Amino acid sequence: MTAIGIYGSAGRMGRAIATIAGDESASVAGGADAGEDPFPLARDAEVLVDFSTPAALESHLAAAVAAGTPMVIGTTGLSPTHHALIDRAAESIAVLQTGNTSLGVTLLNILVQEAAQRLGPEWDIEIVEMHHRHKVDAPSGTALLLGDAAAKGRGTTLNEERVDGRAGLVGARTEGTIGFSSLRGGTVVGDHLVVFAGEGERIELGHRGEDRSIFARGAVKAALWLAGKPAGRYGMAEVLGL
Ligand SMILES: NC(=O)c1ccc[n+]([C@@H]2O[C@H](COP(=O)([O-])OP(=O)(O)OC[C@H]3O[C@@H](n4cnc5c(N)ncnc54)[C@H](O)[C@@H]3O)[C@@H](O)[C@H]2O)c1
Ligand SMILES: O=C(O)C1=N[C@H](C(=O)O)CCC1
Repeated sequence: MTAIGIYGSAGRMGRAIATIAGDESASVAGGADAGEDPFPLARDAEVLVDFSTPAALESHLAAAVAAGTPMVIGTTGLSPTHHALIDRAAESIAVLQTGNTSLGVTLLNILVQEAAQRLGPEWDIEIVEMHHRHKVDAPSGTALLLGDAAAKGRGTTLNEERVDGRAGLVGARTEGTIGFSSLRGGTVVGDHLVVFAGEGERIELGHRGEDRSIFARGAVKAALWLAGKPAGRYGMAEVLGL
């Protein structure tokens, strides 16, 4: 059995991962939450999962690198600086970072890239997401992941295309951009809709998370897959063989 260490162990995802680990033939080496030293856990675990907060990522990566322990990063709301830290860590340990560990969204990502490529830049792309009232980041990590896939399909990058839609659009749409709209409320686990809007017709590709266990199961699968892998950055599609 592979022993998983959980950063953010007292949170919604940390608790869901601890509950599901046994079903996937993994054990829990322990957890660390706010105010706790991340280094002992990194030494005790064979692989780490981080579902905590962006502010904690730097210390979690430092602990993982010092112990030589691979890490799955599910925390969202990451900045370009965080991504640079992840790239640096991946020079010495195996790291898998993703905004969504579910099977459904991993497949949706592939479909969105394909649709964007086949439809071309004449079709506007808008991404709508809704999450529970406690979620602090927007757009969601999944929305950004899907935006990346759509941009890749068009042969561009999201940075060139991004419209940060939290406050909604003011004025007409900017041609060629990818728009984001975020809704927050209630107990919604995670809904995403990618709208391709053309002349006189629309295509909508979406995913609705009904239970947080879909993310927890994917995170444990990713952790088991990552344990023992050489240094580098990996993705969920590789884990799930898609
Ligand atoms: N990638 C995915 O599939 C996926 C799925 C669900 C949630 N998430 C992301 O995971 C993160 C956590 O989500 P959640 O719903 O469990 O949130 P949450 O607020 O319930 O849990 C976060 C936990 O992190 C803890 N924490 C804060 N600072 C810490 C530190 N320095 N060290 C260790 N722990 C610390 C908090 O005390 C809390 O217990 C969010 O960024 C969320 O967007 C990702
Ligand atoms: O509950 C959350 O927070 C979620 N975060 C991820 C995101 O930002 O996309 C995945 C869905 C649930």
